[in-house]
Amino acid sequence: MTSPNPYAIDADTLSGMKPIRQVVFALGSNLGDPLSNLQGAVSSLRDTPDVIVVDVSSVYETEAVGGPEDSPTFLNAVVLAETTLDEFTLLERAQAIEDAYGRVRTERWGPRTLDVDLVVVGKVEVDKPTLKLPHPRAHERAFVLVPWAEIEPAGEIPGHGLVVDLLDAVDSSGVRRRDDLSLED
Ligand SMILES: Nc1ncnc2c1ncn2[C@@H]1O[C@H](COP(=O)(O)OP(=O)(O)OP(=O)(O)O)[C@@H](O)[C@H]1O
Ligand SMILES: Nc1nc2c(c(=O)[nH]1)N=C(CO)CN2
Repeated sequence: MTSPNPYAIDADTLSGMKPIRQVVFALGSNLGDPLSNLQGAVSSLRDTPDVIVVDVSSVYETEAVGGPEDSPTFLNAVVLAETTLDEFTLLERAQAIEDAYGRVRTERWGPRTLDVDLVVVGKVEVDKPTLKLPHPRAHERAFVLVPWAEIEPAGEIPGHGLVVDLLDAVDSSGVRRRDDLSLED
């Protein structure tokens, strides 16, 4: 008689296992102390159970896209993570982090202390008022594509293509890397 395999996973355990997916977060801030807001966002993401931060881009100073004429310049960055959390739980977490940094939801594209957007969650597609995935405007935003391409040149937005190819089609002249600033501890 063969002895039972000590490493065997029973069917119930297997069916309860959640897939690990890559998530790309886009961070932005142009009010208060933008660098400290972005640093706080990264450390809050690192502190999130079931989220493993894999890479963090440099900090970029970027001209405001849309919004009021006199909108201050932004600091932007991108964070790559792996997670077993589903996309709605990730959105709740992103919004809780925004709220913790004093985000007040006012005018669309207006100045904000902290914006934490979900750009892609694996290959998941969602089209709900509260959540759209992939993020419907990320593919045309140099302030997302430039930092993302820095840390993941092979990155892809399902339905749109490779980040490096999308970058060719956007004007990135308003996006400057700030090597004097860092989001790492
Ligand atoms: N992929 C996504 N990531 C974050 N929020 C999303 C996403 N898809 C839809 N939303 C919804 O969009 C709402 C408005 O988000 P937010 O205030 O960050 O928009 P915005 O930053 O002004 O503009 P934009 O959506 O163009 O970045 C949120 O309350 C959220 O429910
Ligand atoms: N440069 C820049 N412009 C923006 C940004 C941003 O993060 N950076 N976010 C917006 C709404 O999410 C609108 N415009």
